[in-house]
Amino acid sequence: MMNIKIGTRGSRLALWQAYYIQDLLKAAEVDSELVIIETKGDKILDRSLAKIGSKGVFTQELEDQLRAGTIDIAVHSAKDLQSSLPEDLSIIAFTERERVNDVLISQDKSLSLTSGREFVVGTSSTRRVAMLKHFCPHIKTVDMRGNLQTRLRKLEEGQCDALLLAYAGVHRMEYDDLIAEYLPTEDFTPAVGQGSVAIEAASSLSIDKLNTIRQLTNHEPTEACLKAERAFLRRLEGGCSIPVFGLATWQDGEISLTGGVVSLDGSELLRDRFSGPPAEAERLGHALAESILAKGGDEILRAVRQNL
Ligand SMILES: NCc1[nH]cc(CCC(=O)O)c1CC(=O)O
Repeated sequence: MMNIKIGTRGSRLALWQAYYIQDLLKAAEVDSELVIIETKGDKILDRSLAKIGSKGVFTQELEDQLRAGTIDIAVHSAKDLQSSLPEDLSIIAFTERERVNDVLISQDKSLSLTSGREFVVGTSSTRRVAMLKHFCPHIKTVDMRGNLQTRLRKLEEGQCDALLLAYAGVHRMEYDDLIAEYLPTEDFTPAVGQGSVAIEAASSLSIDKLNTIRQLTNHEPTEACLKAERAFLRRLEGGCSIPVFGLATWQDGEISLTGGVVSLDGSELLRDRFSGPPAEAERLGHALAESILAKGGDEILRAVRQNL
């Protein structure tokens, strides 16, 4: 009888994701157990993610255990997974994506980013700060790290008037009643991978386990979309801490990929869109990256890297 050891971080959102995978396996009577692993990103809470060094802050310890074979798979928010993985590791499944939007969270439901009213938004994401500067220059931002519960407590304490968060996490933690506004993806395009759960495994995982897990958890349209987005991010050599956005959607068997980069001060935002068949997902990602770099994205990213 197969028993899958599922490695996960211990935050409430991480556990939700791990139980979600466990439930998908359980539906086909595949047994599993959770192994909770603490990462650098969970331990260091007093510095911005950009400063800790974004590469693998939420993933390194899980990857160590994959290699050691103490866990079979590691479950991550696809968004938090660096765009290029080491040779001996790969993503074996992406779950069906949740609604991808960012949302404005506040006790004051009348708040809106488009109303022109001034207020303070807490966020620790360079993408969200830069986008707010670009689209909503009247909004002030304060750095707000920590897991969702910590951020919500800071909101309640009045350290900010609102938070900007991924709908997926808010919904999974059942904070829907705090949503003041859904941001349109046309402007506030989410981070690459937002809303999907990714399963990572080492190349040493048995074919038997790999096939079973993939069959029960992978969602092919989401997988094709995330391949396009991640190829885009990989070509820009980015993780989740650069102000890059990207979203692929699947329509009538075609993938449409939009994405770009925004300068840290919000003064420049570059965007482009490419469409094509899912078999060419990675090529679309590369084409988008080349286009953005050629339009001046290379300069923006150079400045970002010097500033982080
Ligand atoms: N960077 C942290 C993180 N990683 C995944 C989610 C939300 C869930 C998801 O997008 O999968 C969040 C919180 C947020 O950005 O609001």
